[in-house]
Amino acid sequence: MCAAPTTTPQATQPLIAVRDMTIAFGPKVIQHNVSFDLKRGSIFAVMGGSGCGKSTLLKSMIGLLRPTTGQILVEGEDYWAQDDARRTAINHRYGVLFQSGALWSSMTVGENVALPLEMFTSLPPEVVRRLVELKLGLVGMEQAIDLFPSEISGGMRKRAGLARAIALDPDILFFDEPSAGLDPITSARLDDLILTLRDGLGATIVIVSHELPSLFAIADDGIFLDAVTHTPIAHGSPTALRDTCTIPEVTAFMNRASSISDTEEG
Ligand SMILES: Nc1ncnc2c1ncn2[C@@H]1O[C@H](COP(=O)(O)OP(=O)(O)OP(=O)(O)O)[C@@H](O)[C@H]1O
Repeated sequence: MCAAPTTTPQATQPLIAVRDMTIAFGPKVIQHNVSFDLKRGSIFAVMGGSGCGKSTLLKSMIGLLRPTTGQILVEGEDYWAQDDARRTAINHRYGVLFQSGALWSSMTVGENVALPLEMFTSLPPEVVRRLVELKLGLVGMEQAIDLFPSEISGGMRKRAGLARAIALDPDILFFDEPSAGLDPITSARLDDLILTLRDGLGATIVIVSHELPSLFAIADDGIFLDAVTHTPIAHGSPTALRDTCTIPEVTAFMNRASSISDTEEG
């Protein structure tokens, strides 16, 4: 539905509840009145035009940027009210895939995927190696284990980044523009992989993306951030926002109209 996010109590607790959040840099307010629920098992799209604050919202959710006001409740626990140690523990539930894949260029694909396992567990090297093979197998990259990032394609780097993001078996995955720079076929394969992670591993996924075909294909919930009013103006799955929302800014964006009047005339 195309409606303001609800903050009424629910029968089942959301995995993450964002409540009345404002994110500002000094006097510059990026978004305010941000409230939404991330339901367990959903693929949640953060939508909106360039500069509306999608990546900034993601950064607040993964612990890189403290919101100015408001709360992010992770299973009811106020994330930003916790000390560093507790926030780090919560972060272990998160897997993050940045736009570039963000692999270390001096390490092989396998070493990149092993890094979180070596940093945050005391597993013996042979177990780490086996887990790395497993994670790379899940994303169809086992053959690239000894290659360096410079030796593989952009799509393969994304998949390797994904393998690293799932190294510690996170139950919440955050993707910032996962399809950026990929051709449509590689992008569709990545969509399938994201669905597999949700369905096979039971992960909950938050995805920031401009790739509308991808969002229509995989996301079942979401929020639309408005760059003009600096607040969310619609809430619902990308297809619902495309097909039933009557807010002109949302309709124009979801139908790729070059201006709001295009949709009003068309
Ligand atoms: N550290 C910062 N200091 C000041 N302003 C910032 C900072 N980081 C981001 N911004 C501003 O916040 C706004 C939102 O940026 P953000 O990258 O979150 O938007 P976005 O919706 O992800 O954009 P795009 O779709 O183009 O990637 C922009 O105006 C940006 O200039």
